[in-house]
Amino acid sequence: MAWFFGRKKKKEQQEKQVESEAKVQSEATVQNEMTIPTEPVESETQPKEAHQQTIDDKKSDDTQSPATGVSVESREDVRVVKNEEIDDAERYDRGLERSRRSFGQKLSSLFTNFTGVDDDFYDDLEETLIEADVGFDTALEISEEVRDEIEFEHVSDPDQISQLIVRRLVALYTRNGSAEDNHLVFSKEGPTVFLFVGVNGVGKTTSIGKMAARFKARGRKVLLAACDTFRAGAIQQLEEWGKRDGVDVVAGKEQSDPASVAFEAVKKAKAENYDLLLVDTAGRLQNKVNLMNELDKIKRVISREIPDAPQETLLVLDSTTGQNALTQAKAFLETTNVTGIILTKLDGTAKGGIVLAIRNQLHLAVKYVGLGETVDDLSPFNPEQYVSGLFKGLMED
Ligand SMILES: Nc1nc2c(ncn2[C@@H]2O[C@H](COP(=O)(O)OP(=O)(O)OP(=O)(O)O)[C@@H](O)[C@H]2O)c(=O)[nH]1
Repeated sequence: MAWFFGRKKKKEQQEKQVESEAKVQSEATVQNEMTIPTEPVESETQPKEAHQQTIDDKKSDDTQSPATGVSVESREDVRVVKNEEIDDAERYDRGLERSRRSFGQKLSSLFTNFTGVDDDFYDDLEETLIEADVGFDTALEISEEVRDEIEFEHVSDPDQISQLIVRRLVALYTRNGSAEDNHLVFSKEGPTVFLFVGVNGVGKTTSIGKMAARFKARGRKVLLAACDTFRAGAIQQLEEWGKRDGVDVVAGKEQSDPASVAFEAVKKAKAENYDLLLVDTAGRLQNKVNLMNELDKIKRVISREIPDAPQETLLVLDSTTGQNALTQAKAFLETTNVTGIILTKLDGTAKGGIVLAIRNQLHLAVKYVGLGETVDDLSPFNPEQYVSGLFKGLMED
């Protein structure tokens, strides 16, 4: 019974913390966006018939043209893919070092005063998992599974228990990892459009810059659209990325209508045969109705010109904000048809468990992860490399 009340109290404390963090962030964002003029509300567009092709980012990205589906495989391409896989594994390894170190330390401190598997032990285990940001429900689920297995197998040795916990976590990550499709969707014909949404400072512009470099390196003709016309400096920031990556940017004046910038960009992408158009938008929250209308308007302008576009609406979340990122995601999902998540700044947090919480609570695929600040530090989400980055050294061979 004491065990149950301990859990309840923990959940209440956690919910309170998330609520107050969300409130602070929401207020700050809303404050920032107060001066944006309200756009006229237009009616919803009909759901469109999509003729989309799911491209395996690992295989097709390098063996097929997303625009034509024509095979462009060569020995050179295969070599590039192999090198990229190795590079991605290293990036995961490096980017998840903080989470790995922190979880390893917590796991060993769980056994410092170990006297046996009792209710206190399971309480501490749940706390360790919650601190890793796997989410409250997931922490309980893992703890229950560990309890069942310990009782069933009569395990009492701390090393064995530690391995059992890691094994359970790995199983949960890979199980959930394979449940969703991590691949980006590209159009069969004509330009593919990805729309980037998310609140201020989560890393939208940076992720666009990194993604543009990645696809340009694979021979794609990439165009960027600076539809964050609200924040001072946002247009310039994207233009700098354009210069650095050697890709074109369509930008309007500061405070100009973001939908008109989107329109110009889509027109250019069609007329000049770009493969990929990446659209940056202003940070926003769903409770600012005018801001959500603005996002709708951008989408409508895009799909009027290219009926299947945007092929992806990617919600960018900052992993360092922990559970608050989930609160933001839920707010966006209520009003926008999000197709996938880009989880940034995993290198800057010890709470790498957030991927699991996103999967278990939102049932939405994490498509890319930001693992550092350099242009190369954006990788397709790979559950195996992720797990290895999180638990390497803790897993038995
Ligand atoms: N360490 C690290 N920093 C990142 C990553 N992604 C983005 N950042 C940093 O996060 C900060 C904010 O990134 P921006 O791209 O400006 O964020 P934004 O969402 O476009 O912000 P607004 O334009 O204000 O809406 C920058 O200092 C980036 O360098 C990442 O994966 N790792």
